[in-house]
Amino acid sequence: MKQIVIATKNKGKANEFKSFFSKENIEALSLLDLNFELPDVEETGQTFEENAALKAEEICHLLKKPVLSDDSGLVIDALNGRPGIYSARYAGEEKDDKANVQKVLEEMENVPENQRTARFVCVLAIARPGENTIFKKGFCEGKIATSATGEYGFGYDPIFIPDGYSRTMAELQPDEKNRISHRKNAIDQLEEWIHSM
Ligand SMILES: O=c1nc[nH]c2c1ncn2[C@H]1C[C@H](O)[C@@H](COP(=O)(O)OP(=O)(O)OP(=O)(O)O)O1
Ligand SMILES: [Mg+2]
Repeated sequence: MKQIVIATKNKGKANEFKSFFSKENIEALSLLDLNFELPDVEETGQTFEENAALKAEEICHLLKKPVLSDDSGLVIDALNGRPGIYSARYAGEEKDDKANVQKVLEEMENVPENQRTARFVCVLAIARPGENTIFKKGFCEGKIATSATGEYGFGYDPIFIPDGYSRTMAELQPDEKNRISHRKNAIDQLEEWIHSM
């Protein structure tokens, strides 16, 4: 079976990539699956694209083969786009999903229903030895709930209600999330590259 390395240490993301790529008969291996001591890539960029490139290019350089990365986050209009590229470390360096969700709920406490609009953003980067990095970007529009509900998914899923739904992303079955998510929308744009693998 063909394989692709995903430069992520996020188990939630890794599982979604495994599901997407298995439909193409490709095995997605995350950094959690590889028996190398790979470094934590510092996300020092100012955009999703810069951070995605940093992750894919550093791991590609070490492994000398094509590497896909995902830099993603939640962009909330009432918070001027925060947490944005800082989504993973919004409540501190420990990357605590529950603390991040709590911080957003508190900041959104007095924001009325019609001003709770937000979107998930996903930028995928594919780095290949000796070639230019490819980027694809996907979005999922929705609004921020007033409390956290649901057990599926990861990250901010318990407080994100996708447009057209009355439940949070964490209340949707994984297959349903994977039909409508920002990550799915970005992956769909990779079709041509996937078929050229
Ligand atoms: O589908 C999603 N559902 C809920 N939350 C999500 C989603 N997609 C991204 N997010 C949140 C999680 C994290 O707070 C941040 C990503 O940060 P980001 O740096 O891209 O990922 P990460 O540090 O967890 O793993 P890694 O860099 O190893 O891929 O946005
Ligand atoms: Mg990260």
